Amino acid sequence: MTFSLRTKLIVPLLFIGALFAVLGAWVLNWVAEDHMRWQSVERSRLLAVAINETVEVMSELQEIRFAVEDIVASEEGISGISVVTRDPFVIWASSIHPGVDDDHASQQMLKVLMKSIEQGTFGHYLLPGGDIVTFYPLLSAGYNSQNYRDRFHSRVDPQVTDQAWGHAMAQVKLSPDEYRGVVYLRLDSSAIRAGAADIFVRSGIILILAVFCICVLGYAVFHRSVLRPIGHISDTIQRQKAGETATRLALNSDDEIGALGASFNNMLDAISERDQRLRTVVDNLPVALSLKTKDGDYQLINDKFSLWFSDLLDLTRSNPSEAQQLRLNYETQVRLRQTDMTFEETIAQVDGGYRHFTTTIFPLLDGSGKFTALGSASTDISERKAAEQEVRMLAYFDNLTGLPNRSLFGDRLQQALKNAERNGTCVGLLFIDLDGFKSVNDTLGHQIGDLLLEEVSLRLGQAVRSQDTVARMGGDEFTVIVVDLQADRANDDLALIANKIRNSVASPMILGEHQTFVTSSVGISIYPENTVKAEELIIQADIAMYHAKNSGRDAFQFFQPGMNAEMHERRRIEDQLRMAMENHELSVAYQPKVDTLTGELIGAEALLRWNNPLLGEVPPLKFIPIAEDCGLIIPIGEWVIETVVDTLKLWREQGLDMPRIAINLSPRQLRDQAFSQRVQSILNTAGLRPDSLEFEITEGVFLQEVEHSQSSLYRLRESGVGLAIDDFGTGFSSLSYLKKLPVSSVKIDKTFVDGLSVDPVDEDIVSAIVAMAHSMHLTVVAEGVETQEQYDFLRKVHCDAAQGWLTGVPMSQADLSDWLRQRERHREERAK
Ligand SMILES: Nc1nc2c(ncn2[C@@H]2O[C@H](COP(=O)(O)O[C@H]3[C@@H](O)[C@H](n4cnc5c(=O)[nH]c(N)nc54)O[C@@H]3COP(=O)(O)O)[C@@H](O)[C@H]2O)c(=O)[nH]1
Repeated sequence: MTFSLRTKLIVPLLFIGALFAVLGAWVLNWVAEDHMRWQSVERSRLLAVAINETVEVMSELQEIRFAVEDIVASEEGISGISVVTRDPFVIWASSIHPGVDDDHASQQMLKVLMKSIEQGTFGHYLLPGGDIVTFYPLLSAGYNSQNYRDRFHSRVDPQVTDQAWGHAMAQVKLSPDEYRGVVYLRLDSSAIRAGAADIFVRSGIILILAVFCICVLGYAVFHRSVLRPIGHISDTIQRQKAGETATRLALNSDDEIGALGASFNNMLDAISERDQRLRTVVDNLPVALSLKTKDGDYQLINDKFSLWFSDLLDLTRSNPSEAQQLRLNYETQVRLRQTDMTFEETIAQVDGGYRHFTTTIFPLLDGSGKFTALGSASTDISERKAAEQEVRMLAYFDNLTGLPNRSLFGDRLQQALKNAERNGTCVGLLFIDLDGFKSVNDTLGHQIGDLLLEEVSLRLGQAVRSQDTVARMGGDEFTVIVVDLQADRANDDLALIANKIRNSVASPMILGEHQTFVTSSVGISIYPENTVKAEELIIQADIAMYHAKNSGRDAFQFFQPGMNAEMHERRRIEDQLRMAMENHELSVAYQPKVDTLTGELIGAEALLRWNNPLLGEVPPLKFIPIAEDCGLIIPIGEWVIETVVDTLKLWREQGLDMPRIAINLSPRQLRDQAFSQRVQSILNTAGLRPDSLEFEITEGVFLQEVEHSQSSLYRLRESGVGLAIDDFGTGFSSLSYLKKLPVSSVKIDKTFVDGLSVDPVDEDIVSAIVAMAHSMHLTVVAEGVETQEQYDFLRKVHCDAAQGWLTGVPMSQADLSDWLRQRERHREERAK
């Protein structure tokens, strides 16, 4: 049981007060009785003196009696008076004194009285009942009662003490001549007690009042100087606990309590300063901290917590937010387990963004291990998360387009195949390669090329469903994994998707200031129809894509088993071609072009030849597209130009007449911005005029590349080099278009020449081409002329020149040299 300080003070005070009161009463009673006794003794003496003096003046006892009786009365409490004289011996007893015979004490008293008269011993005696008896001498005449009174009053050793009768309070011994009788006075104890009681009551009240006042005063002083300051201290502590840290004690006294208050305030200042420092440290920590009471109310949060976790602090919602719910779950677990837990959380920020945190929630226990509060510490890991995301993006996503890269594509494909196996569905893999992308990249620059790739990736994403995966494999190659296909309609669905992709890619694009377009070639393989292995599925889609490309581009192809062999063949050619130049396997053949009217040589066409030890003679139509695809056409094309120029130079040096040689150009060479410069440099080095060379570009390539290659074509033309449109009539070029091109001649395609003297339509076409070209001041050459009829027709319609097996097959440099010499000889002979 605990008692307050107030109770602890009041109870002892009451006890001490009561003790004081009891002791005081006892002492008071004793003092009052003693006082009353002696006062009675004094009165008895005074009465005796008065009797003495009365006796001295008057001899009539009766008168004395009356006088004494009058004096005795009741007020003074004298219950009995007797006067006994020796000579004459008279005994007088007062009327109110009880008869001596009845009272044993009185008998005793009488003995003492007689003894007192005989021995001259007088005094005051306290009887056992409390009465006081006085034997006062009735003095002899002439004795000064004043003198006697002084002696009587002085105390002597009691001569008479009788336990049974009484106790002598004071005695005096007189010589026989000094007294002549005795005055006997008896004081009633009740009167003494009444007097004492009166004193006791009156003094007792004063005493109690005094004790009470002392207690009250003591309490008031104690309350003011101890209890009230302690109350202030307690109150201040409570307010401090409630967070009113600025509260201080208002104790102004100079005593120990004042000193205690000052020390307490100093301690609070020190705590406050320490708290402030701690708070500054806590607020500047890069960690969000919080403390929750066991009731779940926030007790403390630092600056970072209020900045980052406003979402958690928002209690206005009817339902807790996801982040709040997550916290509550962990807090509940920490309460139950009484151990700390660490987890990651994402918190919405005021600016609309999100931050990621690693948070540890820990229980706070008191000394006895009882749970008292919940603490939390959160570290901002947003940057780490972003870096991880960045790393993930770099590892799994294409930097430019944001599409899954080859690595993630591999994972997704594996996953798609597993799901398909489980669900009994099919997966389609589309391998997409852009046609003409390299042209955009080379001519408009890489920035535009990048924009194009981004645009294509967007279009691909829009062309497929969200569950399908679009990935970039690198360069201008993309893949699409199409999932959840049903076996019976997989082919139809994939054909639809491939067409959608093709059309989407082919629509014109505005890239920066340029409008351009590319097409796409799409190869398709199907799981499990073609294979169940992911790697094989990719290779098959890739092979199918090459087929689509070779079949004329802007098309899609399903993989077919036979394609594998073609693919391997293609790879073999590419591998061998890479070493062809080094191994001197390449050569140039020259096919003459003759004037149809005069039969004179007007030039020749350079035709590339490749003789490989493994593959044998490889036709240009087989290896040139591969060289174009893998980029080998650039060094090979340059080698052809150098070889042709060297040959021309040699023939000139040998005095052989070769007016001009035409070289076939691939679109890739055209897109090279430095191409025309390199050509001029080669010609300059060889000391040949620019019009010694002519470049043949097919009509299709002309149309496809004219946008990108225009500047290159113009530069070539301006330098004086001739430009011819090869395979003219197959590319649907319009006349107005032709007018704009910087060409010097057109070559009628062999298909029209084949029809001469067979198909009147072809004849009409050839006639029209010749007329039209001439109207534009272009020279017209017919290629593939094999018969005299064809030749004759061409001459009839004024086609300028003919090229074909009729006039001359493609020949090696040496053979053509001989051929030239032979012709020279013939001419000389004719001239003779
Ligand atoms: N970019 C480059 N392309 C080149 C180069 N060398 C050749 N080529 C291209 O290869 C295509 C095939 O050439 P080729 O197999 O040499 O065939 C040429 C002639 O041999 C052939 N020809 C010529 N006369 C006749 C004939 O009367 N009948 C007949 N059946 N064929 C004949 O025609 C080809 C020449 O065609 P063209 O170029 O259109 O004049 C070829 O198309 C070249 O483009 C090269 O170095 N670079």
